[in-house]
Amino acid sequence: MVRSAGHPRARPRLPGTIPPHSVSTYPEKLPIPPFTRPVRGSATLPGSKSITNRALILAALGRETVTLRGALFSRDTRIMVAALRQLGFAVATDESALTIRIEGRGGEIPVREAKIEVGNAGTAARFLTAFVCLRPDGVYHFDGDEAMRRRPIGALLEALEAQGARASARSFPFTLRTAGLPGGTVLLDASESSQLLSALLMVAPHAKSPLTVSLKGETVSKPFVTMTERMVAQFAASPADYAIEGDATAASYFAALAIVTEGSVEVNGLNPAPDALQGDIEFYRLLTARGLIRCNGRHVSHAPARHGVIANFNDFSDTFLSLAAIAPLLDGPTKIAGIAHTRKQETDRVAGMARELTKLGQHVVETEDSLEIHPRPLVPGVEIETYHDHRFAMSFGILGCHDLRGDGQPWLTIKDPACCTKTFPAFFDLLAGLRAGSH
Ligand SMILES: O=C(O)C1=C[C@@H](OP(=O)(O)O)[C@@H](O)[C@H](O)C1
Ligand SMILES: C=C(OP(=O)(O)O)C(=O)O
Repeated sequence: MVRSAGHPRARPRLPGTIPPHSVSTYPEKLPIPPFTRPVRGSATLPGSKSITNRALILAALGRETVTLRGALFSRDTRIMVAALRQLGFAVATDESALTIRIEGRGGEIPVREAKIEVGNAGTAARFLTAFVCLRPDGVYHFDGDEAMRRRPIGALLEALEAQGARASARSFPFTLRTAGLPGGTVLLDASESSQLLSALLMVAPHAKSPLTVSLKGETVSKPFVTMTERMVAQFAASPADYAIEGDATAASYFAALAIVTEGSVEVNGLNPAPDALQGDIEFYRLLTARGLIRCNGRHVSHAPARHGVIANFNDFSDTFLSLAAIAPLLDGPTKIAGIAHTRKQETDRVAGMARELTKLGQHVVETEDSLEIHPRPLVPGVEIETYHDHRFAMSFGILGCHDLRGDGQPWLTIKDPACCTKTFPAFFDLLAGLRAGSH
């Protein structure tokens, strides 16, 4: 992994603790030095957050010991590992080898009463809430970050209560008294987050009789549900080893970087195959179809088209920020629809994006479900607010790589860049390495 140029290491991390986003190796504010040459080089993706946290749950539910390879080590996966240990699972991590070994207990939750801290990890929050309900007599105290206290969990708790559990509240923090899962049909509304449905689908095979989920409302982020179904089937075959794909959402930043600097990047760990588990690879397909990038296996390069993109991002909404942040550099408006549910993620992403782009001088039209960005001359000297949201830090970090004034000097500053540790701790180090290697 490429070490940092330009931001000193701060406080060392205590072994075994889960750092909040603000304790990290990054400074409070990070001015982004632009690329003065087209990017060239390679970047290695971290493991997928969605696959790592599903694999941890599914391995814990299995009967054998599973070794996860190419796992993500970030705040969200440390939260999941810590919670599983609290619940009595043996989990051995080797960060230098990127492996996690976990002993499955065949659907048993060993510890009866525990405090579970989910931070702002949506996957951990939703998946663990359903997971602990397999215990017939458990008492679990859940809490999360300030932002998590506003994120949707109520519909999942209602479904679990229909199975006999009792929750003390409909949002974090809550205490959950569990009663096992008898099975039958439960109603679920997954129109605010698909993770509520994924959480149920992973525990359903361990219910006492078949558990069927009947959906009300339109489920969002559907490819993540398909990922869950496919991984449940993969783990049913009791693998001893399980390889985790590189994070396709993280890959979106390198496609955006190729566009911004008119260069090319070898994205190691990307699975461009049609049977890839992560629906976020759609970002590459969309930009390729619109002529903004070219892909050859893992190699992504800019292509001649520079026009704005009009698309519905409901199926791959984590990547909408990667496009929105560079929309000021495209010709003509970019229109992004299908993103109402992202108002209830790490922050209100639609409103936050509109606010930061407006500060940068752009004309932005915001509706409940969409954003239209009409490019205007970029305003230098802006400090980007990141709202504890890793995707604001990373997507605007890429915009900052554009050499706005043609002098190689920073013109955009990212506040709290450390929030990238939620899913991609090495992001700004990797960017600095690519910059150094391209000049
Ligand atoms: O299941 C998953 O791993 C995820 C589902 C999506 O969430 P929503 O379903 O809440 O949109 C996505 O935004 C998130 O980053 C990861
Ligand atoms: C929405 C996201 O995360 P979470 O898993 O916390 O929902 C994200 O990573 O963009």
